[in-house]
Amino acid sequence: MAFDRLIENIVKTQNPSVVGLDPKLDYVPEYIKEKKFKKYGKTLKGAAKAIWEFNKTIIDEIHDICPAIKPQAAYYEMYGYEGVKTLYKTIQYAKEKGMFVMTDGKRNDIGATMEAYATAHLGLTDVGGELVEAFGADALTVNGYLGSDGINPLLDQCRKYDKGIFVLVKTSNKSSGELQDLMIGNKTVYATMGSMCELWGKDVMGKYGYSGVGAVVGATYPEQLAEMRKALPHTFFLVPGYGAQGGGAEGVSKAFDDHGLGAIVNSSRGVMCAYKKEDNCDEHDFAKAARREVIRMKEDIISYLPKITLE
Ligand SMILES: O=c1ccn([C@@H]2O[C@H](COP(=O)(O)O)[C@@H](O)[C@H]2O)c(=O)[nH]1
Repeated sequence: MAFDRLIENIVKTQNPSVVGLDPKLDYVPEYIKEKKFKKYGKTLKGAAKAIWEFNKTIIDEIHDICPAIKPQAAYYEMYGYEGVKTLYKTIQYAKEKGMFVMTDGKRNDIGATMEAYATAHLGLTDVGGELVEAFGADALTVNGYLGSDGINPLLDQCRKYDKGIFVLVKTSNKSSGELQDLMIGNKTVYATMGSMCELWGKDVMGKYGYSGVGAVVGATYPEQLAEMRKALPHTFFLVPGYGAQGGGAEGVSKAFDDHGLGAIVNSSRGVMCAYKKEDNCDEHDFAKAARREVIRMKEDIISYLPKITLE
């Protein structure tokens, strides 16, 4: 199962964190933008080429110490088809480097359309009998609020191509409680969605006790992380909201099991923009600053965890 590979990457690097590649042009160093704009003009192509260099340089610098990346599709779609090409190249390059790739797309629709999304992001597209990889991520974030009709097509692709999904359960944003904390009988909406993840995952169990159906639970809600960890023993958590959104290492430690596994913590702006925060960091050293931030974040998180081990 896909999350077995993610877990093995985490154990190998002893790092339960993922770098979010959400590359707004503002985050890209000036020298890269100048170079690309000179060649391609201030065009979507120029922007997409700049972002590609930014991403590739970061991946080159962190792939040996970081198990995964999480590109957020919106930041690529913003630059049109050229941006989407950069998303594809980023996914493929990170995989070549041995990283696990989770595309943050938060996709959902009715069954037939969901089949198309599932094929695009996790499966192979049939082009006149030839099966072609459209994006090729290892996992996709999805919204489960259309129920099983929206999830079953994804599970088909997970089984067929060894992929995973992360379903939104308790999101990190401030207003997440407006709907997610409401009660359905004696259970919150988020806990109900969490239980559905356990159910959906039954058929796609991995060898380390976690299924291919994960849950997104925000770093900004440590109590809910603890509650969900206890209630969902087979559900692997993607935990966004560390750093820039105020989540901290002690809080996210609640997402983990007794082996220091069961969760991966995301930081996007914290890593991409590390060079802007460091004193006297030359922008040419942006990827080195990203590496330093990955190491700092890892040490911060594991200081609250037992040793990460498969036994
Ligand atoms: O509940 C959620 C679900 C997804 N996200 C995404 O994670 C990153 C967070 O970025 P930071 O810069 O580290 O804050 C971003 O891609 C969000 O779309 C989330 O934050 N919360």
